[in-house]
Amino acid sequence: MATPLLLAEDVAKSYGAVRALKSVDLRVLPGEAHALLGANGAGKSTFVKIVTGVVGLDHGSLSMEGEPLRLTDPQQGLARGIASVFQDPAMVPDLTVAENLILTGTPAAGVREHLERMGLGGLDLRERAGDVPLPFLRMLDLARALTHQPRLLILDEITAALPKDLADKVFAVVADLIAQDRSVLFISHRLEEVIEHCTMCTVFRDGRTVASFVPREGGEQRIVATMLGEAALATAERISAETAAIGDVRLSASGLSVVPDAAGIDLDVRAGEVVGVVALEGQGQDELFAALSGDRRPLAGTLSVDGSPLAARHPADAIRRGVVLVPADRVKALLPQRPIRESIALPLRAPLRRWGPFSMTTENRVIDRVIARLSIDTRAAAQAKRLSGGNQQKLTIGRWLAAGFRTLLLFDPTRGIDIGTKNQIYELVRELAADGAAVLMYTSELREVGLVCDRVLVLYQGSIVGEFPAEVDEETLLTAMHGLARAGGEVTP
Ligand SMILES: Nc1ncnc2c1ncn2[C@@H]1O[C@H](COP(=O)(O)OP(=O)(O)OP(=O)(O)O)[C@@H](O)[C@H]1O
Repeated sequence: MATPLLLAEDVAKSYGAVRALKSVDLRVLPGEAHALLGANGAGKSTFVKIVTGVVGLDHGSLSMEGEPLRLTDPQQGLARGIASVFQDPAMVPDLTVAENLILTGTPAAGVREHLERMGLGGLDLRERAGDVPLPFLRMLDLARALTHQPRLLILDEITAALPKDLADKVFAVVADLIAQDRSVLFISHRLEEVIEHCTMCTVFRDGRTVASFVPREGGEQRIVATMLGEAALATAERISAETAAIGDVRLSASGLSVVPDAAGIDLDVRAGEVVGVVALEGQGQDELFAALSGDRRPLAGTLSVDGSPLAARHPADAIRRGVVLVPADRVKALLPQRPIRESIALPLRAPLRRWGPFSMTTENRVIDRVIARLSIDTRAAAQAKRLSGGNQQKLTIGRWLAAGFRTLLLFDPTRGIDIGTKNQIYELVRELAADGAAVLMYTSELREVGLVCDRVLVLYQGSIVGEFPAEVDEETLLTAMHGLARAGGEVTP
């Protein structure tokens, strides 16, 4: 058998009282796209941090091409040929991308070259990192990692929140590396991607390795059963909660222009319905949700909530009218240094009107309910930033469940969330709609349209170019997302 590129044996790691890894083994061969799978909190990111030298291990051993691997900082990892792209790219938001690259000692020319190879030569490195949408930051981070010519490239949920066009570019990079006998350790909660692009997978459950197998053999069912063990859930099916009676228009936009030179957007979201929004990256989805949630003034057009105009200057103006946003950037939404209960309690304490069926009296009871409802892993509850990525994402949803709302704007709500919890979130969204909420949900995962939405709008260059029923097939959606079927939408009233 070939010498493994990376071999981990009986690796354990605790953070204080939290046993993040109890005993994991992993064998990555040269020229392999190897998926690392597991439910939220299973220990995947912790393992990656150990392999890249960000944190040390307590027990066990690592080796690379037969030589012991004992890293005490990420620079040593890079020197050994291990580069990584993490879930949340660490860039200083007030500096330009180029300045950020200088901070990490990365030559901008190399980054530019890799961006061009990926067809992203148009990205401007002089932009403030804080103004670059998260998907492009991830692609920049990938280009940065590639400048190190890694033998092992670790991609920790890079595709979470990446629309199809950018995800495809990532897979082209993976294929290219494999062809050069380099290896990729790929973490993703999108199992179709794993089945399509990875030749091997290893599953962690509760800090232990439970199995390694070829993902195509047994498919999604086998992966889910291995990941979740006894608690195995059937793979996602359309949530069958009774469809709510569609009620009055809750949120309405008329002639709304959010990017320059685009035709105005007209849309209505009614009580009881879940309206999906899909788009390739950079088609105005960030701006649309920012405008609807009061975080940014539209360039033109008007908004109304429950029939009366809303001219929000600040998200608080929208929140007061019952319109709340679960944003793409969870760090913005949470209090990273504070206990997780405070993140949930924050909107409860704000002097806002309470809405809907979730307004309860005692804060603690509400918080406990939210934690249970979303199965938030509270082992590291002392600081929200210590939660695993998926559990942080659940927290961003949980805070609004506690406070209540009438219109819910969800921006890629299941990013980084494991398949078991994804199903719970789909159910929750349907239940909220059945209780009379109006929901507008942008998703980068097209199959979610069929799983949770009643209808879907396609955004292209800042305009809505199509509207389809939820049963639409992915090919039709993709065609519209590329702006190729301007009048092709079957419009449902
Ligand atoms: N700095 C830290 N301090 C305390 N606990 C931590 C810290 N970092 C991670 N943990 C805990 O270790 C456990 C494993 O987390 P890890 O991030 O490795 O999971 P994961 O498999 O990557 O999950 P996800 O799919 O949600 O990203 C979790 O319970 C997490 O809260």
